[in-house]
Amino acid sequence: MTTIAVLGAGKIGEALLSGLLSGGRLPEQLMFTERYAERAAALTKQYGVRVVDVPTAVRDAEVLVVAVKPQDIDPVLDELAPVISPRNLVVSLCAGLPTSLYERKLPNDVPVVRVMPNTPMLVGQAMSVISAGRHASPQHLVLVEEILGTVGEVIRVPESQQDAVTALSGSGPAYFFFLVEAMIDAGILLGIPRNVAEKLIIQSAVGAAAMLAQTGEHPVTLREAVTSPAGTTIMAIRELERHGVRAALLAAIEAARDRSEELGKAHES
Ligand SMILES: NC(=O)C1=CN([C@@H]2O[C@H](COP(=O)(O)OP(=O)(O)OC[C@H]3O[C@@H](n4cnc5c(N)ncnc54)[C@H](OP(=O)(O)O)[C@@H]3O)[C@@H](O)[C@H]2O)C=CC1
Ligand SMILES: O=C(O)[C@@H]1CCC=N1
Repeated sequence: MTTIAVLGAGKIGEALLSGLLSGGRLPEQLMFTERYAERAAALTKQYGVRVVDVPTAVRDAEVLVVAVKPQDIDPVLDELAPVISPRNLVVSLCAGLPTSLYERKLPNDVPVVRVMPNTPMLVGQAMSVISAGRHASPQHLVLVEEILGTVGEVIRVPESQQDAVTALSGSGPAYFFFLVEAMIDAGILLGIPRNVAEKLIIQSAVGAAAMLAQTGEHPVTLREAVTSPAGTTIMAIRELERHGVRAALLAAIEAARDRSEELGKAHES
């Protein structure tokens, strides 16, 4: 089985390690790099996966998953450039960073696949969206689909759509968490104990997500089925529309897309 090194084991890097282990990969097939010895030791203790330096990752792993913040990419590219070979496949999870950045900074036509995952990877429910760079073959895409398929759903898009994808599904879980948080607050406002409000709202979110995933019905149809004539739901919907929640979501997701583009532009030269 393919050996995978995660370069930068923060939130998404750890989610990937954890998800791959839960999906059946062995600790010996995984490794990670990490700046702080204390965090490295904690991760090794928790997952049984070894911490390595970049040359070891390049030597021992076919797939190098870059999971540092976009702002931290330059030192990683500097470390990779002298040691990387075309037998390595670079899989970038970094928001905004185009495959052309890696192709420009790394030698030997190294293949690169750009991926936008999301944190539900931690529970095997990621949405990962992949795009091939210039030197990535169909086999490389299949390999990335196989790896990420063990931690959720995977689809391919042209790389030109990745900034929009980042705003939709990359950041998407945060919008749902924000909504849940606000709805729990509404429960508090109405005098419901916090633990009860949390139970009501989280199970409603889980149930609504399951209906969306399992029924194949359009969200509008599902919402209409909850919205009785002159009932309670339509009163709430009127307030949501009056406060511009739909327009706020459109503007929010557009702003996230713009930020992803900006992160890429910062590395153009
Ligand atoms: N969080 C998310 O929901 C998603 C994130 N992403 C992308 O994933 C990437 C990581 O995000 P996230 O996990 O949230 O960020 P984190 O800051 O949690 O993780 C990045 C990790 O990389 C480490 N790191 C930085 N530089 C190096 C280096 N030179 N060598 C080894 N390790 C290094 C950081 O260490 P230190 O803490 O010491 O700086 C940190 O542990 C980003 O590019 C982001 O765009 C993509 C989709 C979703
Ligand atoms: O907020 C961010 O920049 C990262 C990318 C997508 C989700 N989190």
